[in-house]
Amino acid sequence: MALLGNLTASPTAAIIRKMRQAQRADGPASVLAIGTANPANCVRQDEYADYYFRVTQKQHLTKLKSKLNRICDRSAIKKRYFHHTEELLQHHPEFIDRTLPSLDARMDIAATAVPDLAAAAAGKAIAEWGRPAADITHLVVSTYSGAHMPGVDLRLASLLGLDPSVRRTMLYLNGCSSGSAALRVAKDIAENNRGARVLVACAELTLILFRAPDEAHVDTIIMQALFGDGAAAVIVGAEPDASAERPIFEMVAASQSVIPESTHGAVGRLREDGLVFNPSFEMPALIRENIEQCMADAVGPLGLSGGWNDLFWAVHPGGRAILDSVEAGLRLEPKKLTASRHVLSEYGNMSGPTVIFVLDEIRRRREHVVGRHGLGVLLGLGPGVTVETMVLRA
Ligand SMILES: CC(=O)CC(=O)SCCNC(=O)CCNC(=O)[C@H](O)C(C)(C)COP(=O)(O)OP(=O)(O)OC[C@H]1O[C@@H](n2cnc3c(N)ncnc32)[C@H](O)[C@@H]1OP(=O)(O)O
Repeated sequence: MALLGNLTASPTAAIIRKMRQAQRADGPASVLAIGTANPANCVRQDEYADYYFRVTQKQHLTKLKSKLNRICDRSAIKKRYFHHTEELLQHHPEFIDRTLPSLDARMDIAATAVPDLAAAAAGKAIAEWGRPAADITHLVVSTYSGAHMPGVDLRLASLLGLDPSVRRTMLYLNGCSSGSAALRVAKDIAENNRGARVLVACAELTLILFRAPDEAHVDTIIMQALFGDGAAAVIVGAEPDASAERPIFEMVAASQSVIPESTHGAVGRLREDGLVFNPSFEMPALIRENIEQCMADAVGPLGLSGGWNDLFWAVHPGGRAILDSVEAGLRLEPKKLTASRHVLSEYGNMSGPTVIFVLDEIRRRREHVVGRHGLGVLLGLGPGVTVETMVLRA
C-alpha cells in the first residue's frame, strides 16, 4: 500500500497519467458511416411455406405446413434473403436430414460466404465514410455463422485491404444482440484510443440453422419463418475530422442488462446438425413485463426515464410479437417503431446485423423520426435474455 502511495505521488505516475490522457479521445464516439448487404436469393414470405416444404421434401406434413402458412401470414414479414438456394440444398441432403451430421459442411460454406457478405456491407460503409480502408485501425466482427481460426475477421481484413496492423476482435455466438454488443465494443475502443477508426461488421447466414420441419420440434418452423441472411457494417470514431467525416449519430452511453430469471428465454446450442436455437413462448411476455425497468436502469442516469415517446427508437425486430411487446411495455406511439417494422418486413430477423439496418433506416427517415432533442435508443435483444442499450444523439 505504502509502495503504491509512493508510486502514485512519483513523477512516473504523473507521466503515466499524462500518457493515458493523451491516449484517450476527447468526447464521445460517433457513427461515421453505415453499409448493409444481403445475398441475392430472395424468397417472398407468402410463398415461403410452399418453398420450404418442397425443398425439404416434407409436403406430406400438411398440418405443419398450414401452421407455417398461418405464422408467415401473421409475421409482418414480406420477404427475406438467403445465401442458400434450392440448388445448394439439393447438393447437401445432410442440411435437411436431422440424423446426418452437417456441421462440417455448414462451416465450410460459412468460411468464405460470411466474410464475402460482410465485405459487401463494409465496402459500402467505407465508400460512404470517404477515407481509405487502410485508415481503419480496429476491426470488430460478430457472427454466429462460423467458428474458424483464424476467423472471419482476418479474411475480411484481407478482402478489404486493411492494414496488417489493424487490431481485430471477434465476437462469436452472441445471438441477436451481437450487433449492439459490437457497437458498444467499438465505442469503448474509439473513446480510449485517440484517432482510432473502428470498423464493425456483423454477418449472418441462416444456413447454420436451416433444417427440415419436424412434428416433434415445432419451434423449428418458428425459426424458419422469421430468420433471414444479411450483413451490416459501421465505421465508428471519436473527434471526427470536420473536413472529411460526417457524423450520423453520437454514441452517448452504452449499457447491458439481463432480464431476471429469463435464461430459458432464448437458448442456442451448436450441435452436429448445426445451430439449434429455441426461442421460448414466453419471450414476448418477458420483454413486455421487464423492458420499462431495463430502460429506466439504462437511461435513468441521463435523466431520460419515462418520456419514452420523446426519443427515437432503433429496436431489434426479433419478431412481430417482440416489437409489439416493446411497444406495449413502453407505451410507445405506433409510429415510434416504424423503422424496426420496416426492416422486419423487408428482411426478416437477420439476428445481429438487423439493428444496424434499423439505424440505417432511421437516418434515412431522419426528419420524420428524430424528435426535438435528437435523442434516441438503440435496443438489442439477445440470449440471456440480454438487453443491450445505447443512447444515441442524431
Ligand atoms: C431475444 C433474442 O435472442 C433475439 C431474437 O430475436 S430470438 C427470436 C425472437 N423472436 C421470437 O421469439 C418470435 C416471437 N413471436 C412472434 O413474433 C409471433 O409469435 C410469430 C410471428 C412467430 C407468430 O405470430 P402469431 O401467429 O400472431 O402468434 P401466435 O398465435 O402466438 O403463434 C402462432 C403459432 O406458433 C406457435 N408459437 C409461437 N411462438 C412459439 C415458440 N417460441 N415456440 C414454438 N411455437 C411457437 C404458437 O403456439 C401458435 O401455434 P398454434 O397455431 O398451433 O396455436
